[in-house]
Amino acid sequence: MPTILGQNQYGKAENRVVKITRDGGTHHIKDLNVSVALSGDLDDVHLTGSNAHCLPTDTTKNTVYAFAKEYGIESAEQFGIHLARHFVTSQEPIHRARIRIEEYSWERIATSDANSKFIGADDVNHSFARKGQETRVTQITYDGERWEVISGLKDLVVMNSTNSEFWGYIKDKYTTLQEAYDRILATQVSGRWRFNWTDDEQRMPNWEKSYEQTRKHMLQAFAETYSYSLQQTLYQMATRIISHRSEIDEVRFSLPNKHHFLVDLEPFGLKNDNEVYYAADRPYGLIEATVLRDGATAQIPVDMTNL
Ligand SMILES: O=c1[nH]c(=O)c2[nH]c(=O)[nH]c2[nH]1
Repeated sequence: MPTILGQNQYGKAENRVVKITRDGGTHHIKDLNVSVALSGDLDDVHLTGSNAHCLPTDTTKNTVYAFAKEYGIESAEQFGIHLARHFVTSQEPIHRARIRIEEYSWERIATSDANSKFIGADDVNHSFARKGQETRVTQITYDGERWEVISGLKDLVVMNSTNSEFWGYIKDKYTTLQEAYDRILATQVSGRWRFNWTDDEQRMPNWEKSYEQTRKHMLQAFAETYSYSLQQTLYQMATRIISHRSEIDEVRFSLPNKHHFLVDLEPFGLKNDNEVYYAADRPYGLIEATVLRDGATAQIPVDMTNL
C-alpha cells in the first residue's frame, strides 16, 4: 500500500544540563532541561535506511553539554538560539531546529548569623533551594485523650555545589564508583517531625512559626554542613531541628541522592573543570533515618516519609 511520509522530527529530548559558574566562593547555577527536535531533508532516513543525512541524537546531546562549557549559559533563550543556529547552519540536511528548554530556578539558602562569623561570606554562597516546589504536610491523630501531630514537607529540592566529598567506602569486586573530593550534593527533601504536644492542657505550639523556623534550621544545617556523605548531612539537619525546636522530639528524613555526574568533554577537546554536569534522574541513592531527642521513642512510621 503506498504511503506518504508526513511531518517528522527527531533529536534528543530532556537533556538535563547543570552548569556551575564559580566566581570565587560565589557559585551561580543554571539548571536546564533541553529538548532538541530537528527536521529537514530526512526522507531517505525514513524511506531507504540511509543515514547519510542523520545527525545522531547522541550528537545533539553531546552538543548541548559541550556548548554549556564552550559558550556558557547566559540565559535559556540565548543558549537555545545558539544551539538552533548551530544545527541548522552546520548541517546541510537540517533545515529546522526546535529547542525547548525548561529552566529550574534556584535561590540561595540564607545561612545562620552564627555560622557566618566562623566562615567567610564567600563560603556560604554555594547552597541553593529550588524555587516553587515544596508541599507542606501534616497528620493529626486524636483518640479522645491524646494528640499526635506529625508535620513536615516534601519535594523541597536543595543543592550544595561544593563542600561535599564521598570516599573511604567499602570496595568490592563490583565497585566502580570513583572517590569524590568535591562533588555536588543535591536532594529532594521529604521530612516529618513529631511534636511532643499530646494534651489539650499543655500549651499548644505556634504551628506557623514552628514550620517556618524548622524549615529554616533544616536548610541552614544542609548549607553549613561540610559533608562526607548524605547520611551525615541528614543527621545534621535533623539534629539542628531538635536542638533548636523544643516542641519537636523526633525527625525522620527520606533523602534521595540526586546524582550529578561530570560530563566527559575530552572527546570534544574541552576540559571539564567541575563545571558541566549531567543531572541523573534514576536510579538514585535513597538515604533514610530517624533522629530522636534523647529519651524520646520513635513513632513516625518508617514509610511515612515516602508518601
Ligand atoms: O552520600 C552518599 N552516601 C552513600 O551511601 C553513597 N553511595 C554512593 O554510591 N554514593 C553515595 N553518596
